Amino acid sequence: MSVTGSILVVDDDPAICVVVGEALRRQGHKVKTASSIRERGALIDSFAPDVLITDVMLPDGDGLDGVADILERKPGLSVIVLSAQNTLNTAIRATEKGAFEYLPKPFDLNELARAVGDALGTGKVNESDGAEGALPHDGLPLVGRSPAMQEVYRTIARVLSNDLSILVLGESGTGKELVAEAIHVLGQRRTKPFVAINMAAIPRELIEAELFGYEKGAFTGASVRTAGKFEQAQGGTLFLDEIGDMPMEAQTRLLRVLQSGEVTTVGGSKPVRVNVRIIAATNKDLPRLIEENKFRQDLYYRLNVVPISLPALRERREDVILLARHFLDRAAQEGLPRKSLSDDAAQLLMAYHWPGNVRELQNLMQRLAVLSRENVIAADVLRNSLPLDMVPADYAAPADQLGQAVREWAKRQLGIGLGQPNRNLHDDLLAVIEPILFQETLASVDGNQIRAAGLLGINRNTLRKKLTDYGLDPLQLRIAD
Ligand SMILES: Nc1ncnc2c1ncn2[C@@H]1O[C@H](COP(=O)(O)OP(=O)(O)OP(=O)(O)O)[C@@H](O)[C@H]1O
Repeated sequence: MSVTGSILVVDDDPAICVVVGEALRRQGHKVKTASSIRERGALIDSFAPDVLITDVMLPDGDGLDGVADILERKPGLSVIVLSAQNTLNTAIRATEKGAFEYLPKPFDLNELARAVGDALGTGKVNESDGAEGALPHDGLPLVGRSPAMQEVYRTIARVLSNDLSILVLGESGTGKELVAEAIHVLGQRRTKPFVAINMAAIPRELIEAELFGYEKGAFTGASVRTAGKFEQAQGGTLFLDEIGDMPMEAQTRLLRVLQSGEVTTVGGSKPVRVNVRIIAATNKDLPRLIEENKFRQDLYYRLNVVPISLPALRERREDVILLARHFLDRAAQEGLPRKSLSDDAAQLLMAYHWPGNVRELQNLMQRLAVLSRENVIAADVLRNSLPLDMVPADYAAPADQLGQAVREWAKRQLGIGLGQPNRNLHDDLLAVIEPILFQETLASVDGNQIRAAGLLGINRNTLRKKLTDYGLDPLQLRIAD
């Protein structure tokens, strides 16, 4: 049987409080709701909840401010943070304040129920221990709000206050090095060096000398003792890129260093103690390399303590436009002409396959910032910059597709209706397209009718009436913001 408890839900949107409250009550929890930081404070004392579920943007301030104080007063409380801001920054702040879990909006009710169950079942786990001091949150480089990136942010936030080895996996150009840098810059070792070495970029016979250093005279051309990357990274982070390309002999030596915490230079005999955090990355299938005897299994286990998988850009298309605009903004900040994307160009970017992932998108945006003559980048200019065979053959601008669909629909209806002088064609068409438009708009603002009405440019009451007329229940559309 699952554990039940008392839960305080804090959100200024009554719809969230109702939906979440009802769902939790159905599972046997005692639930109270609040809509502001002030009400939250009062209920924490009078209701004494086991779990606090709180939004970040509240009418009287930032819902994360004060969480650390609450936890100091109520050490047994578990805090689950909900946020529509969905950035790495929010995930890290929530974790730093001692939140048990962070759920980006729109969230799934089952996921919330699971988080509540975990909080009640396992007792409080304070992830913030050791993550002291102000972190440099501004200007965080990782862009993306897709669920897959949210998962990445949550994992990053969890490894900042420890030294666990990380293995970052993903195709080339997905941002593996950027993730490694973010972990270093935001973690406890940020005042010490971040040193990167790419196994695929160094001749095989030089890898050991590069990693571990060498003594004077160790080989032809070794004219002075040279520290390796391990020593250079002392106290900081060593990023081992393309680890799947490391030769077997170097792997054996690396494993020995990781086990002993000591490095011996090539040609040297006196070991030097090193204290570095290891972050490795690869776009190769390491388990397959292990089967083929090209990668050591024991080294794999040593490196893969916390895996972070970066999905290919084509698997998180919702991030494409955000990233494209980010790169255009950056180009403008660097002094290039400020460019924006036409709607059709944006749609084409979303349809493209992105074999080179974020790096390819970044290069393309930089190129267009320089080369495009117009301030608004049009779809045909973009199409000329993309490899033809990669643009889906049936791609047509969405507005053209819609116009074509309406034309065919009208022709068919007029054909069917020949001889009937009175038809409600106009209403019939609206009944086809309006429900879709309303559902999509509401989903994009997490069910918030005021914001949906604003986007649609119609009155909220009109929207509500039309939803009722079409038999659409707004509460079932999506959890509200
Ligand atoms: N989420 C992101 N937000 C902003 N910029 C990103 C993001 N992901 C990647 N980039 C940018 O894309 C480029 C490629 O990223 P990065 O070098 O980290 O990829 P990688 O996976 O390490 O590639 P490789 O496997 O080829 O070494 C970099 O310039 C990086 O700054």
